[in-house]
Amino acid sequence: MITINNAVVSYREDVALRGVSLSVKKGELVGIIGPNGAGKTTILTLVNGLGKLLKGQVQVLGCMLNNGCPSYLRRRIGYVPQIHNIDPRMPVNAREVVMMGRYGRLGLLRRPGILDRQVVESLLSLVGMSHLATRPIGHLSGGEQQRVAIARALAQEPDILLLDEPTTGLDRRARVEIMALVNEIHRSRNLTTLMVTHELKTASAICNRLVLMKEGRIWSQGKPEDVLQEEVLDLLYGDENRVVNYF
Ligand SMILES: Nc1ncnc2c1ncn2[C@@H]1O[C@H](COP(=O)(O)OP(=O)(O)OP(=O)(O)O)[C@@H](O)[C@H]1O
Repeated sequence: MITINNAVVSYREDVALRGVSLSVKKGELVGIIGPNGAGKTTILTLVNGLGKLLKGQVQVLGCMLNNGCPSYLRRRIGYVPQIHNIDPRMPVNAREVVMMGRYGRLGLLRRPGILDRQVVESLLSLVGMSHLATRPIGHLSGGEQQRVAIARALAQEPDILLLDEPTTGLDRRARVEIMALVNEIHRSRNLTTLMVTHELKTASAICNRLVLMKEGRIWSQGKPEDVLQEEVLDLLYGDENRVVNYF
């Protein structure tokens, strides 16, 4: 489904990935963990066809992405970016945001039809947001905005779901709920899911595999119970270990 081979990515003087190889099989839920600046988000951008490779290859859904991602393929990859502060004056409501996710399939000039509206309503229901569908996006809580962002990514009916720290800034209860939702969606919609997260405990409960990254390299990977040893976490995070949600 996804094969990254010896990828090197740099942003001017910063080298974000220093020769990363990673394969993800159909149906896997893979968690990418590691300290800030490890290169986790950069892996997601490569799979989404937005990254610039200095070296190496990326193959997604049978297509080589070295020269960007063709739009028919982009539609098969749902991306939930990290949410930053949304301007409360933003004049779109939750339902409209989810519909925006449909435009990749519709094309910009086609108007949404009954089927599109049905898809949007069923996604709002799936993520538990039907009752807040008409509320402006900037007036929702962080957890609610995250639910809307997940529904938006699913609106294009992707095969691959990429999530970048979907629980950042949320309280404990909302973090647990979002991780449970990710798990449910992954399984019920037969997705292949790649998620960057700092939720080590919940991630180890729901992911088939964890990939530990540091300084642009894959440090270790495997079943959560095999890789999440306390001494590995100490090495991986150093002092930062205290701020990740594990123990
Ligand atoms: N657009 C950019 N321009 C310049 N440097 C960048 C850019 N994006 C990322 N970098 C750098 O590349 C490195 C890897 O960044 P990346 O965002 O992939 O890490 P990360 O593991 O996702 O970090 P975080 O947990 O903080 O989100 C960092 O040193 C970062 O400063």
